[in-house]
Amino acid sequence: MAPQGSRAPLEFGGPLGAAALMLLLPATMFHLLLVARSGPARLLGLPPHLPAPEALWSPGALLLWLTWLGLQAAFYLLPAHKMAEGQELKDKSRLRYPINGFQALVLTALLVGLGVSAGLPLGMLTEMLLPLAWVATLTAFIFSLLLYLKALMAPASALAPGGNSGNPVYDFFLGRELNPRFGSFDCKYFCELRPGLIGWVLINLALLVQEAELLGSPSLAMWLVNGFQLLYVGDALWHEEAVLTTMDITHDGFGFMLAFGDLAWVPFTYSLQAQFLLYHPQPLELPTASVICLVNAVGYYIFRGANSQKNTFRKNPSDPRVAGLETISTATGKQLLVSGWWGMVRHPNYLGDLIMALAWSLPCGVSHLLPYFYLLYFTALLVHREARDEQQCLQKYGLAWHEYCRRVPYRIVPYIY
Ligand SMILES: NC(=O)C1=CN([C@@H]2O[C@H](COP(=O)(O)OP(=O)(O)OC[C@H]3O[C@@H](n4cnc5c(N)ncnc54)[C@H](OP(=O)(O)O)[C@@H]3O)[C@@H](O)[C@H]2O)C=CC1
Ligand SMILES: CC(C)CCC[C@@H](C)[C@H]1CC=C2C3=C(CC[C@@]21C)[C@@]1(C)CC[C@H](O)C[C@@H]1CC3
Repeated sequence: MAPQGSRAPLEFGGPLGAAALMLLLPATMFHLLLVARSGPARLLGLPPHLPAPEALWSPGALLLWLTWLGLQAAFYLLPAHKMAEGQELKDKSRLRYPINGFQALVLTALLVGLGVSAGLPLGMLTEMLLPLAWVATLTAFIFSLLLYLKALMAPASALAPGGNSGNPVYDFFLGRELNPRFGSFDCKYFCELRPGLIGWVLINLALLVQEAELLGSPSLAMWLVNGFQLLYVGDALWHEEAVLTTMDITHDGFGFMLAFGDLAWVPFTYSLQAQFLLYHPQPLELPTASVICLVNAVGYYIFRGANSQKNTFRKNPSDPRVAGLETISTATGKQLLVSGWWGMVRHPNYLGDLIMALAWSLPCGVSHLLPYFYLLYFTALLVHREARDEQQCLQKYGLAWHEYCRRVPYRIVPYIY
């Protein structure tokens, strides 16, 4: 049996905060799905009507959702061109992960392409978003419960540092086991990148197809939103190995927060701009579109440049692309970059990500606040995430981290924050 009541400081407002988030997050997701299709499309304020139970529950949606999860699981199990090793665990072992996420994206695209050419009405998916979001939420609850129970039998070395306070609500939310696996199937790694992220671009595509059916052709705004977000998801899957060093994989347990976030929140909330555009078409002139493309390109350049620089450095500090950069030594033997992107601010990748988030909302015009929800939520998420990472780095690197903060005083936005 795993020990209860470890002394890791409670995050997310403790058990009360966790309970509130478990209600608030699904409620926000349904609110957004409902207001996006309403006339006024008001972010703040009640949706015009609450859905009838039959609008939420559909056996067809359940079947589609389970087929989707099964399909992505099958793609995950296909032979991978590369197996990567994760970070060292408490028991000094390292887990192995298949690097075939991009392959899963391509195979999904081929399958969907075949389906559409055979007459599959992809646009109909947009009519099923509510019941799909409902089954995704139920799945996240049931899955988190099973994971919680599974963790009762896990050895202490398999538990996450955070989600083992002894309070069942808090631990259910944060997740008790760090890397729950069935055989070689890693539940958290699978969920983090596949069903949700690929589902997000598929929903976007369905919204584009539906718009084309309604208006004769997709709008320029819809093309931009689809293109930008496809680039983002394609990039994440192309650089899949990098996710193995994120705090979600190395630090957080797999509980409701990540299960709901990965399976429901990402596909149904991150597609909000495309949902908004389907019901509220926005005119977009070519010059404005070009400026928005430039904003996205600048964001992507910073995001990719910063992430690649750190990943290259962490893999091989003598790599000629990073060997000339200034560093600080730490007591762990690892070094911290203090020039290049990581000398500009302490989280240049977040800055790039936020600039892209702005570019995803701009095609929706400025008449509504709703499509800017992602930018607002994401700012809050990254500010909170930055503070959590800061705490973890302080624990890992102590004085060297203080020195880094002295040399690079701004966190995300130069001279501002
Ligand atoms: N769209 C979305 O919803 C989300 C997107 N993201 C994106 O995912 C990506 C990964 O984010 P995340 O995992 O939060 O964080 P990072 O990729 O920024 O990783 C933080 C880690 O990088 C290392 N590090 C920090 N500073 C330095 C330095 N100066 N030199 C070398 N290494 C350093 C430390 O780990 P160590 O020293 O142990 O290597 C630190 O813990 C980001 O691009 C982020 O924008 C993240 C969350 C949500
Ligand atoms: C629902 C809650 C508010 C919190 C949910 C958080 C999750 C949605 C995010 C936690 C970390 C994530 C990462 C990504 C997507 C969102 C979640 C799962 C990426 C895969 C996005 C693409 C990037 O290139 C890598 C990211 C890693 C972290």
